[in-house]
Amino acid sequence: MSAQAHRPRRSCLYMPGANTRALEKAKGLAADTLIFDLEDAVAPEAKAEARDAILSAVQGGGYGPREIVVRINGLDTEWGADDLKMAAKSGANAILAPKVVSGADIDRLDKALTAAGASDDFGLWVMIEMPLAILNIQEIAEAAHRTRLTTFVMGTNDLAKEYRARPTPDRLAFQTALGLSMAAARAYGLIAIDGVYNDIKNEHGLIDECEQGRTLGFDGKTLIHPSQLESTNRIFAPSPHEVEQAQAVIEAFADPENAGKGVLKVNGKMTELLHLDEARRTVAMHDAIRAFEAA
Ligand SMILES: CC(C)(COP(=O)(O)OP(=O)(O)OC[C@H]1O[C@@H](n2cnc3c(N)ncnc32)[C@H](O)[C@@H]1OP(=O)(O)O)[C@@H](O)C(=O)NCCC(=O)NCCSC(=O)C[C@H](O)C(=O)O
Ligand SMILES: [Mg+2]
Repeated sequence: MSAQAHRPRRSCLYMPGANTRALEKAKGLAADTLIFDLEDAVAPEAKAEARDAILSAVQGGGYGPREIVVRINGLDTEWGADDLKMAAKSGANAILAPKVVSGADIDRLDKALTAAGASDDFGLWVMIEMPLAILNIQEIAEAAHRTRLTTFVMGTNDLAKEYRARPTPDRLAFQTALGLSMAAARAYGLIAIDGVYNDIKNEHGLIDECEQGRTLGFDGKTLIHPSQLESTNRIFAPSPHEVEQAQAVIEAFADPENAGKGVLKVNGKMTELLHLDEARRTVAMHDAIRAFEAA
């Protein structure tokens, strides 16, 4: 598995591109990924100014090891093409494209990035937030095999609007969308990031939603406020108990006494070679987080 696959993306913090104070503040925030937004958090009359502010912030640097992603406006809007061209050459790591609904959308974005001179390792992240995207989720994910697509980001606010759903703490309305998106992401080797939690002051609600996202398999969560970073980073990292258990599994399979065995008992639990793969992934992510935090 590549180093990119083990890069932590526990916390992906959005900020409006028009908010230069937030862009500056982000240099000291404990976010794994920063998403500089040009779409919904920026008013139409501020789009051009926000695009310039993002370019200047990214080129100015100072964000350390944090991954930088620019959320562009859709290519069907008057701003999308200019956003994409700016981001492709800005020094950011990826764009995040909103409201995709088909594999053809992914091909179009990929082609536009290549035409704009994006480097080979420049990534394409997409928002899964339209009902049609849920119905077409396999063909969207499959496009990863021929394009730069690396990451799904759930857009639960847009999904709620499109479904006319009622947001509830258990996110009942989104279970199908979350589950299908996760299956498609994993089937095609994609990273999957959960949607935002809007109630900034409700820490318990955030914690419950992070736990739910982690249980479903998400690699991390998108956030809207710095106060959401600490809980999210903790919940999406392997816990000390998980790391200890993973190390015990790795040691057990490395023990010469167990050579050639496909199944063992470790700390009272039936443990197979598939658990060894999982244990290695847990330890690799733990190490990657430590390295990221030390950088
Ligand atoms: C929601 C906010 C507008 C609240 O802002 P504010 O009232 O300024 O909050 P605070 O006074 O509590 O802020 C305290 C300090 O923290 C800084 N701050 C706040 N938010 C951020 C942030 N996101 N990134 C960086 N820094 C931030 C403030 O500047 C204060 O700093 P200081 O003055 O030095 O003390 C605001 O939080 C906000 O704009 N959040 C992000 C909104 C956003 O980007 N929305 C778009 C993405 S969500 C989405 O679109 C979902 C998806 O598409 C879907 O469909 O689901
Ligand atoms: Mg949205």
